[in-house]
Amino acid sequence: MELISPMVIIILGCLALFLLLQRKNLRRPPCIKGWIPWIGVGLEFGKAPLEFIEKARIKYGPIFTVFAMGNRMTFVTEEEGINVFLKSKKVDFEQAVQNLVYRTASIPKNVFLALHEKLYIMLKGKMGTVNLHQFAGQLTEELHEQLESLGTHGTMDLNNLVRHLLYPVTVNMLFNKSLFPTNKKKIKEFHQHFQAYDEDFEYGSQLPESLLRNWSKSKKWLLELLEKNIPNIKACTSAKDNSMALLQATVDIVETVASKENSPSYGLLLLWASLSNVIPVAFWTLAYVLSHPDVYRAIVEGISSVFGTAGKRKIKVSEDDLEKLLLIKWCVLETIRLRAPGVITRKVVEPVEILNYIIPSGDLLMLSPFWLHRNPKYFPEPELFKPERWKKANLEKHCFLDCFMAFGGGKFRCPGRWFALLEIQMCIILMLYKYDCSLLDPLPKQSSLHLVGVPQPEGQCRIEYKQRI
Ligand code: HEM
Repeated sequence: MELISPMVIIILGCLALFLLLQRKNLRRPPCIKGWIPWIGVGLEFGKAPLEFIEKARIKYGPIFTVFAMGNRMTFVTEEEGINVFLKSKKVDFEQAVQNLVYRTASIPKNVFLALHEKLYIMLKGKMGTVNLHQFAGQLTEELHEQLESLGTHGTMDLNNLVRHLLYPVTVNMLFNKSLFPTNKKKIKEFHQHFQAYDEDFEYGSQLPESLLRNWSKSKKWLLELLEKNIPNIKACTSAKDNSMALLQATVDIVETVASKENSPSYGLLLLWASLSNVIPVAFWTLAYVLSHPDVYRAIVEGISSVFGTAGKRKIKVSEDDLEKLLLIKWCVLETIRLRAPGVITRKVVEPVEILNYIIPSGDLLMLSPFWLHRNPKYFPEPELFKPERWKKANLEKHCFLDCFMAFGGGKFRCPGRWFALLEIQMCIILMLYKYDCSLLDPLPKQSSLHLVGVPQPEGQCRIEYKQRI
């Protein structure tokens, strides 16, 4: 018998290996990778990421990978992928966000991993539904104080008006009264620096600080503000000064497990988490309500039936009152559905199978609440603002509608969601109780530049307000 030459064996071996790799690749989801090494389709993706994702879903189906800036991002859009995203032990939240946390708040990865779960449990407890009643009184007072400064009438950009109300209210509620500046010049600086930090947060999470000088300056300004105030925050133990003392509890944990130097960084992260979504959601809710006259009328009638018609009294809003004003809660939730974060993310830590594809470890698994909320299978007539669709949700049991993912999901779902809903409802009630409002501009489009968090409006939208008498 003739022996097979070593050359043939090598060729056959290579062929087998090639077929095996091909087979493996075939089992991976379709990958949109462009032709530029490392950058991949980063430039096209970065221009309008939300649109890119939807076009890719239509072209490639329910699961696909986008290669951009050295990252493989695999998007899931249907049930099977969503279940894996939310429940599988092969995907991980902490691994997915540790780089972002390092770049945006200078928290070293080892510190983040050592502290994350402890801090999450504390935040979830303090802002959970059981403790919510503790916020109501102070929230009403803080909001009245800020509304006072709006005077009897005026015209303003709605986004600025919401910032003017909710920056100090949120900081005073969750941090400490001493943190938010009180003189005009410093308040202006806070607005400028927080806005700059928030606006480029997503770039800051990916690019070196040396390329983002203004962003880096604002980050430093905010860190210094926190650093200066942490001794005051630590000294404040009185429940009257700040019943929840969220930052104080955070600092306690950080200093016990890691070190003092990390406290301002955690303060910055908490500041960003507590303001970056609440402000645009309050903006969009007011804008949606005011541009739907029937809804606006029904809300004002509801408020009058609970608190009377005049707008001058400093009303107190209890949890019972909120139950009577369910339409406002539906409007907030419907707004969040329509203006949900572009993506949430997990890291694949072990190869995982979805829809007969294998997603390799190292991939970022991405889910887009924004697009999920536009799937007519889950939300009929998805583009319409229909607060009444929330009638079906069991809100008494604190359940949202199926596939509502604006607060994330699984083990590390947003711990501030109940506080956020309460704050925004109260803000709408007090604003519409006190003032007759109208929009002077049409409802703006949303900016399509960012994927992280609730989208901002594109361009201005002015509101005119007059005290009700
Ligand atoms: C309407 C307003 C808000 C929206 C839409 C929102 C949305 C989200 C989302 C999507 C996540 C990621 C969850 C995941 O990946 O599964 C998150 C995380 C988080 N949110 Fe919110 N959020 C809001 C308000 C707040 C507020 C008021 C706070 C107060 C401090 C807060 C604190 C946090 C924190 C600390 C995390 C990180 C949790 C972790 O590290 O495990 N959020 N939020």
